Amino acid sequence: MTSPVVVLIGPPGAGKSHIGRALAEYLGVGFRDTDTDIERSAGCRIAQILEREGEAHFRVRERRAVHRALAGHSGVLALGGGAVLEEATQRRLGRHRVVHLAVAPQQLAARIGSAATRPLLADDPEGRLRTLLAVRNPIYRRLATWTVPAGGRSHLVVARIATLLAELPAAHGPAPAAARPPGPPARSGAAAHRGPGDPLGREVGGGLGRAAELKTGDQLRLHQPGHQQRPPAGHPLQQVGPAAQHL
Ligand SMILES: Nc1ncnc2c1ncn2[C@@H]1O[C@H](COP(=O)(O)OP(=O)(O)O)[C@@H](O)[C@H]1O
Ligand SMILES: O=C(O)C1=C[C@@H](OP(=O)(O)O)[C@@H](O)[C@H](O)C1
Ligand SMILES: [Mg+2]
Repeated sequence: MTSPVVVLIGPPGAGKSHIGRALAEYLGVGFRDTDTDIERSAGCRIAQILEREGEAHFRVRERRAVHRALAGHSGVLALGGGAVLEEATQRRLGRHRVVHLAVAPQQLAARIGSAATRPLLADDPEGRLRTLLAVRNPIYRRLATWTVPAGGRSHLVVARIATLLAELPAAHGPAPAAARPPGPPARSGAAAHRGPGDPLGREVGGGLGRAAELKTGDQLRLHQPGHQQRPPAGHPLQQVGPAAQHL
């Protein structure tokens, strides 16, 4: 049994696939995208599965692909934007380091363009994204170890995530060597940023959805909000720095 270095979640167009691939390269680990796994096993594109079988059947395929990848991939794992809707997946994500990539709806829509490959957003991508975000943002935030603003340049988003990974040891073994930046530890501003610069205009990265505490060995115990909302005193994740403005 293995475990991903990090799992990327967030809405369509947030950059889970794009940033995930770049992050994996930066860290020197493998990259896996559950949408690609689904397409391989179905022998056709996601858009075709959605059109032929409907969303409910697609979610069943997706759940299987996600659970397989969570248990069998040791690098960076990107999920499809709707994978977090499944309760069984939500439970499993509680055992992993999860990064929620947060991007404002207008920017998501601009990245997605005509949405030809995303039938769930057809006709009115920005309107559909807003509806979808209203339902999913609370879920993304609740499941996230960190919410990272991802509207900025790719290499800055990658560097931010790598810094966060270096600060919090993984549930199964240490962070990859490349995730430990040289020199003094960077501050975790982007992950703990709250304020007018935030692309959703509200609680993007306003603290941890879950705080982490090291238990026996390298087992990582994650607390749900309500039990402990902040990292231990002095932990670097408590620090708020200016870096968020650059993402
Ligand atoms: N930080 C970024 N800067 C510029 N373009 C980006 C960035 N992140 C993603 N993109 C682009 O946005 C589009 C959607 O990205 P993608 O990785 O497919 O999103 P997701 O997998 O979250 O749906 C792609 O064309 C990708 O190249
Ligand atoms: O948000 C969603 O419901 C979906 C997102 C897509 O993946 P990306 O988020 O990688 O675009 C893909 O899984 C499918 O079109 C459904
Ligand atoms: Mg993707």
